Amino acid sequence: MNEQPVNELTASEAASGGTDALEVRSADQVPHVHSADTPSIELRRLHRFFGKTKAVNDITFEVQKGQVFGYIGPNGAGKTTSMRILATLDLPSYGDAFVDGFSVVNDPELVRKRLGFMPDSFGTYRDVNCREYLDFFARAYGLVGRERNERLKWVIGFTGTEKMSDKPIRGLSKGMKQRLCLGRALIHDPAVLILDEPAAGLDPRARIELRKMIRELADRGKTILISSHILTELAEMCDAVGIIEQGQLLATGHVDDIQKEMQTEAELTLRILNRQDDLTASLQRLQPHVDLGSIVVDGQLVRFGFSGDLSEQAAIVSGLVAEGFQVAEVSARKKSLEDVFLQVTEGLVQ
Ligand SMILES: Nc1ncnc2c1ncn2[C@@H]1O[C@H](COP(=O)(O)OP(=O)(O)OP(=O)(O)O)[C@@H](O)[C@H]1O
Repeated sequence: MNEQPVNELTASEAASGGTDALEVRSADQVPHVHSADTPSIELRRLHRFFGKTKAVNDITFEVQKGQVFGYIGPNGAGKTTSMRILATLDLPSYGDAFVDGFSVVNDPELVRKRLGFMPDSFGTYRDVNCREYLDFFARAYGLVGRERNERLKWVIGFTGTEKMSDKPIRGLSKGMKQRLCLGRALIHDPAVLILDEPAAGLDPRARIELRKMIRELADRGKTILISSHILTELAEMCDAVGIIEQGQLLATGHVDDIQKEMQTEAELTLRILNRQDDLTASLQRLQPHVDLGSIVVDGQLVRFGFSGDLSEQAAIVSGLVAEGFQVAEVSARKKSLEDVFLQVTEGLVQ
């Protein structure tokens, strides 16, 4: 696959924050090869600038068929902007994005056929009922006759909105609205789903149900890009995640791998019943796995960063006991996913 970007951004534009005029230049269009291993979603050197704001600043990643990819970042990170470009609702300032190998810049119609988008806000369709709402979108996608009816039936069944079918949208709970919105994204049976913060504002039960639906869709072969600003919310259901902040991808890969990579250090806490004043000096003798700068003695408790394995942990305890310390408790705390997220991102808002 040719790695050349489709659109060119001059060095001076890049330095000045680019253009805001959606000036898309598809000069040397790259012929895209469709093969079995064409990624279902690909962002390639994607940029989107709004004046000086670099909402999306050179993002590249791929999502393979059938994968659930979590797109995670704090508010204002650039998630919605990149998803809107994938959904062909906006254009890149530079770079391109592909769905099943089709460019959002050059083949938006082909992209739309293959993609269902669930935006982060519902829109205003207050006076129609759920069935009418889904039927409207089915027609918009060109579904007719029996095919449309069957599709409607499947979507209503899958999203569990049967009982709501005749209710006006204005009377729906947030959870039911989200189901309906997912139904709308699914109505034309797209291969790829883009879900922008679908769990925001849902209660715990609705979140679990949404998670189940998403996993089931992936098991049926759909490729799903789902955003959130909460890593733990997505970690369980995603095959891979990308962490984005200030328009840039800071880490990408399997959740476990990212966690392992960041897990250079855990925190060890010991309860020592005697000689607390001598502890720091003794721990310094027992290094190298103790982070000396992190030692905090608080009454009977001593805490420190520790990067060794279990046998090295045991060696510290037996070393302290051999020096006459009464070690009453030992506990090790690994970094949680939230700690990892906070470590990767700096909480920068633009
Ligand atoms: N149409 C626009 N005009 C100007 N600035 C915009 C526009 N759309 C987005 N931005 C800016 O681009 C940056 C990224 O916004 P975006 O909505 O993509 O972030 P996000 O990660 O989806 O955040 P959130 O979690 O809050 O939805 C923000 O600084 C935002 O203010």
